[in-house]
Amino acid sequence: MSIILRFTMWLRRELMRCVGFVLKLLSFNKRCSLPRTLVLIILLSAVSSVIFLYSVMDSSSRVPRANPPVPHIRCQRDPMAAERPIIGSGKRSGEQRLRIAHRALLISESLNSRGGQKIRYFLSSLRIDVKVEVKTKTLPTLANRKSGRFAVIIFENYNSYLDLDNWNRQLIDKYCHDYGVGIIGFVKPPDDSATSFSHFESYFMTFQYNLKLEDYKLRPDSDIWRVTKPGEIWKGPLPSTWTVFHSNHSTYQSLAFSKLSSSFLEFDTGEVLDSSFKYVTAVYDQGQIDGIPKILLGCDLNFWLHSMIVMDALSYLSFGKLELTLDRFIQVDVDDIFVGKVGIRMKTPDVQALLETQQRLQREVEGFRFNLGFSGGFFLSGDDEEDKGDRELLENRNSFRWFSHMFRHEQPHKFDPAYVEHSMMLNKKFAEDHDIQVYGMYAVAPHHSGVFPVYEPLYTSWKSVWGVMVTSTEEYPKLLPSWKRHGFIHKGIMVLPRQTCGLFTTTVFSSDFRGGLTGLDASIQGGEIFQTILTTPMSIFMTHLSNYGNDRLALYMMESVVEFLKCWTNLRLLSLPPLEMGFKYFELYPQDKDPLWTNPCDYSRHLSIWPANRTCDRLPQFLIVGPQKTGTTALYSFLSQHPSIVSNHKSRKTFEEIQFFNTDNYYSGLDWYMASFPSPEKPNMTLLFEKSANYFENEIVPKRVAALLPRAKIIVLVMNPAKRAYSWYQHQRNHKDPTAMNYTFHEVVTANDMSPPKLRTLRSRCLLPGLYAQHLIRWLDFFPPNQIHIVHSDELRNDPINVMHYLQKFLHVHPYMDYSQYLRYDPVKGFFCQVISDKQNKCLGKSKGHTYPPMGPEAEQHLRHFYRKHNMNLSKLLASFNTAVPQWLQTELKEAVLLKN
Ligand SMILES: Nc1ncnc2c1ncn2[C@@H]1O[C@H](COP(=O)(O)OS(=O)(=O)O)[C@@H](OP(=O)(O)O)[C@H]1O
Repeated sequence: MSIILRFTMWLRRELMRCVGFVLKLLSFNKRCSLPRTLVLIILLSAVSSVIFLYSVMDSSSRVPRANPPVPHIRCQRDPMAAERPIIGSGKRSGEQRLRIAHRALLISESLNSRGGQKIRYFLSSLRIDVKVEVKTKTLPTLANRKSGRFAVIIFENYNSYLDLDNWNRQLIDKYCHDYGVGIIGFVKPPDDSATSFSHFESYFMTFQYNLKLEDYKLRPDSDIWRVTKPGEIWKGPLPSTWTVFHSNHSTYQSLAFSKLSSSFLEFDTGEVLDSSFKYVTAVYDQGQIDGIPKILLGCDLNFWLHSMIVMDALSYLSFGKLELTLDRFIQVDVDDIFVGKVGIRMKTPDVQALLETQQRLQREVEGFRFNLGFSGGFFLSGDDEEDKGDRELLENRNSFRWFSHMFRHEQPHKFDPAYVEHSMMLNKKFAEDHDIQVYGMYAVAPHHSGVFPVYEPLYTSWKSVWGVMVTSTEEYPKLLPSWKRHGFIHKGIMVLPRQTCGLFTTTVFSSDFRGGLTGLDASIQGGEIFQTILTTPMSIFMTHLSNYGNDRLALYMMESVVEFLKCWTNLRLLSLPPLEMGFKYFELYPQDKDPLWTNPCDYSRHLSIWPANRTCDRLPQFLIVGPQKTGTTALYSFLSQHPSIVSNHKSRKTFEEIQFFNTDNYYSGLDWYMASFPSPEKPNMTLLFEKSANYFENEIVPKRVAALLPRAKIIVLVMNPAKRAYSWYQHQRNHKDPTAMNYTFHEVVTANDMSPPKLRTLRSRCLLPGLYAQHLIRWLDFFPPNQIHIVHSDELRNDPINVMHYLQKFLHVHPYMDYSQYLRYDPVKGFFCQVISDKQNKCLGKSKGHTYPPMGPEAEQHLRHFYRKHNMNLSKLLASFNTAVPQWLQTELKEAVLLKN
């Protein structure tokens, strides 16, 4: 139906265009009146017949408007349930919680097993850190000194726990005893025979496998239930095949029950139909037999109720360590309330339905209000009925919360800053003219444009026109997978993650939804939208004008899912104005505040909402990351001599260093970083680079670099760390650092916890960059070894021509440059310098390679000891970089061996 409607509208539009076009033609051809009259007659008769056709279709075959589905979910609302206290982990929480990390260990069947992946994604959506280990591999370290590394151990297949070899079994059991940690296991059949059983004598338990079941209910009185609210019965066949549990031992508390599927009975077993819930599908082993609490489930996470049971099991078995709040904040944005084609916009009854649903939702979701986004340019752009709908919205303007878009719903990234601001001002004027009280602290950009990847003028205009403090998007860090979406803060504006509810501008009627109304019901009843709210403390849903007229699917969906959540969960549904939502979000996830910039050119969706004049050609292909005092400036200047290698613009404050990834410059954003580089004339032939010598030891830098420049090559310089520390100390004295001036080098490196804070800080800054192995390992978490090149500083100082030879090979730079022609030893400077002419060299400034007294033997001895272990680790690590062990390290190693003997 909707296709016919759309086709008719298209035809009408096209005809109007043709009329305009022909009239234009005719007006130019004034001398030829006969053909003009003829064409006019033909045209008018064509138009009138099409209009006739359209009017017939309009009255007879257009989709009837008011037939929206009515929410039908009603729950038992067991009166006892309200009385029952939610216990969950509360009873068991205590000191033990402090001894375990916020992480789960998952033993999976294989590297990419489906069940394992599903559990992993589920845990990640709950933001639970998970270590995945394949069952055949050796177990990871379970405890660090006195703290447990895992709060719960999960077996994708519980049989893998039962089949563990003695050694590993003892390790796991001991860990569980020592830390009070429990096990969650999914019990899977060893084969697919319909009558197979396993009996475990020592556990007083029998598993019966491969049953087809139907209907499902939960034990009403278990202490485990927290999110889960028992009392309802899930009707109908259950997915997949099941394992059920048989035992009379008091350690087992049955958690869930089901019936044998009637079809299965008839065809497979021939058993007499038993309609009672006698099949136990989930069980809590209280640990009376082996001291380890366990929760076992007879099927994987494919059954929707298992998500809730697993959430409660995680919380219960971890003393609340892996517990998620019961509060669920929900925000529904109608984006954009006036933007929609004629024929699918809201009419007066739709507005009434919106108001009524809002009132009902307010009873279930504390503080609920629909947020209406508006682009004034589209007000009254429907047919008569729809324009009445627009007016009805304004009549009821104070019942809703209004937020702003661009006036004409244009994507900001396509316009210059002045226009972006102008468009927002027009929308503001529209709001003033129509007496709309706008909630200016929240705004949304059409098609996410400009929010991420950030278009700075959007943020600037938002702040200056509206005082925006919070927005939302689906695009950070990427659209998919949706459970990875996070928030961030940029230039004081909180960007919240938006969730997907499956309704889009095109979802006008229930038949447009994937699977029709049945599909929508499935999403509500345990499916996608239910799971989203279940696992996400804060859900912001974007819906559209077309979901509120027509079949009013948004109203149906929201009311139904709220009712379903009330039936099956103890979740507290709440809503807040967007600003408070923002504060709440970053209170829950303070670690999200920092943005993580990614490369827009690596993702087509991002590229499509990034200004056309931006180019990724202004991002570096390699970085010199330090550490300080290892010869980074010399290397920087040698590389800059190459015709195809171009460095960043110099900074007034930090000279040749940009210091983007390790300082507040990072918060200036991607535009700022790209503006630090020249636009290369021949991007394909040019390698851009930057050197910032503090990148190496900074914890956050490798992650940030990998996010933005995943293919960048990384250059690290190493030298004897004791000498590096001494050079750094002398550098500080040269710059008249008061602490360095007040203390000897020996005093600095031997400072301890009792020393004055400034001295301790200087000591850390002096010594920590020299822990090379520790820092390199962090870089290796984000970059493969073949992307990292180690330069030995001594070689750079003594034989830079060779170093430059290997570096050119590593960087694949063209043309090859014979540096023997461009570098020459300067006897006055005592270093290699750039050749300017036959007689003239250009050396680095006074601060590089200046003279100072040699290091005292006491400090040298102290540092040798301090760095010994780290140097040994470095020697092992260097093997992965295919580089020789330098002379100084060989000497250190020999001494270490001598001391050992
Ligand atoms: N060709 C050439 N010219 C000058 N200096 C050279 C050269 N090659 C290596 N070096 C050594 O580089 C040391 C300074 O290192 P950095 O440039 O990394 O220092 S900084 O972190 O940027 O301040 C500097 O350390 P100090 O001698 O302690 O000043 C030099 O030893």
